[in-house]
Amino acid sequence: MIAMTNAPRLIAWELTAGCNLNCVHCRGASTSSVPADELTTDEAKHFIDEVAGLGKPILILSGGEPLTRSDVFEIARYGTDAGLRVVLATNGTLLTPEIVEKLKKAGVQRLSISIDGATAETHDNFRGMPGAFERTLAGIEVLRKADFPFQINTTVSKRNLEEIHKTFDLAKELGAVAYHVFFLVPTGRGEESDEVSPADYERILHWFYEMQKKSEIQLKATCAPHYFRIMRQQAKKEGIEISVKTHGYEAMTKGCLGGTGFCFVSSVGEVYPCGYLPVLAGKLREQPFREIWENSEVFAKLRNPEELKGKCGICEYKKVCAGCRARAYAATGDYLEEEPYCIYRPRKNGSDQDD
Ligand code: HEM
Ligand SMILES: C[C@H]1O[C@@H](n2cnc3c(N)ncnc32)[C@H](O)[C@@H]1O
Ligand code: MET
Ligand code: SF4
Repeated sequence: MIAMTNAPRLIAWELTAGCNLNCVHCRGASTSSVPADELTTDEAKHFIDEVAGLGKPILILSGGEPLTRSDVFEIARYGTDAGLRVVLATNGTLLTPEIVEKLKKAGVQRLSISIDGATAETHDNFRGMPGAFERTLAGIEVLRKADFPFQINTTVSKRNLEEIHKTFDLAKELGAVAYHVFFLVPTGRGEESDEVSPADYERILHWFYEMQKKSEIQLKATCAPHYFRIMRQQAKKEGIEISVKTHGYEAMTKGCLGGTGFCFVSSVGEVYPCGYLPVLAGKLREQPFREIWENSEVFAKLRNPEELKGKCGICEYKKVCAGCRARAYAATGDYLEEEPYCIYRPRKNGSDQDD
């Protein structure tokens, strides 16, 4: 029998690798210089047609800084017309009333704004530009005036770990509809020495679990697949059964979606499992997207939990967690190796977790 492949639920697209900032942690090591061979507007539209032919995922227009690309509104409109839910990820420093109006007209449904600390000092150090914090807050003010929904994204690292509670408070004060934390992945300019320790991961994710229970805004931990283990461990202790009613969207999804529900497309049309794992699945200029999504070797391996090695391979949580494949790759050169930032010791028999 031929196995059916589900269509992607979420695609992050690096519309451009160029950026007006120079963040210390940037996965794309983005700078003001733009590669000469970025996908053209026509190629971008063709890609959207291919995606829409497969399903109707959320399309995240990302970068680099997507607002530095002049055809961003045209591309967003095309995605919207193709029936995709188009959202855009920005550092927020370039937002003006005119730009926000154009994003609205293009049907963009939500923006994510990166704030990496509760103070200007922390954020600006992270973002490599004095004044970035103030400019981002000014951008958010423009969004608020236009009544445009936005979420705050924070990348957690040693540089801002102790400010995370305050950054969450700031996101709520600013009127964000959601707060998504990303845990630093050591790729591009991201450095391993800035990653929080496995024990701190555990501490922050337990805090996150508690916050999620009472938060009025949506909370999501990205690139922290351990969260899905912690959620189950805690729920079990509390005698709660995980369901959509008790845990919302988190009950239906799993830790790492790279290659199963998610993929990343670079500014030159290279397809990867995520923006942090430099293992190429295929190139849009050489193959149809459908073929890459359905047949590439790396996606096939990521779709099979039996391929996981080390302690992830014998872990009873492997189907809901799967570890961060990009961290495993950064640490060992093998993306199927065990997640290096997880303190959990799997049960010896590796039987399925029973909650
Ligand atoms: C609605 C507005 C949203 C925005 C603007 C947004 C933004 C982002 C961005 C910028 C990334 C990183 C992509 C990259 O550069 O590699 C990302 C990753 C991700 N987001 Fe969101 N997101 C949004 C909503 C959601 C929702 C609703 C979900 C859940 C379905 C979601 C799930 C994810 C996942 C799974 C990743 C994968 C990270 C990875 O493996 O690389 N996002 N999101
Ligand atoms: C799209 C989101 O990804 C974040 N981001 C950029 N580089 C990295 C990295 N190396 N690790 C984790 N998150 C990162 C940005 O800060 C933005 O908030
Ligand atoms: N430049 C945007 C941000 O900082 C989106 C991509 S980050 C790799 O949020
Ligand atoms: S993280 Fe985003 S804002 Fe910062 S340099 Fe990279 S692309 Fe630019």
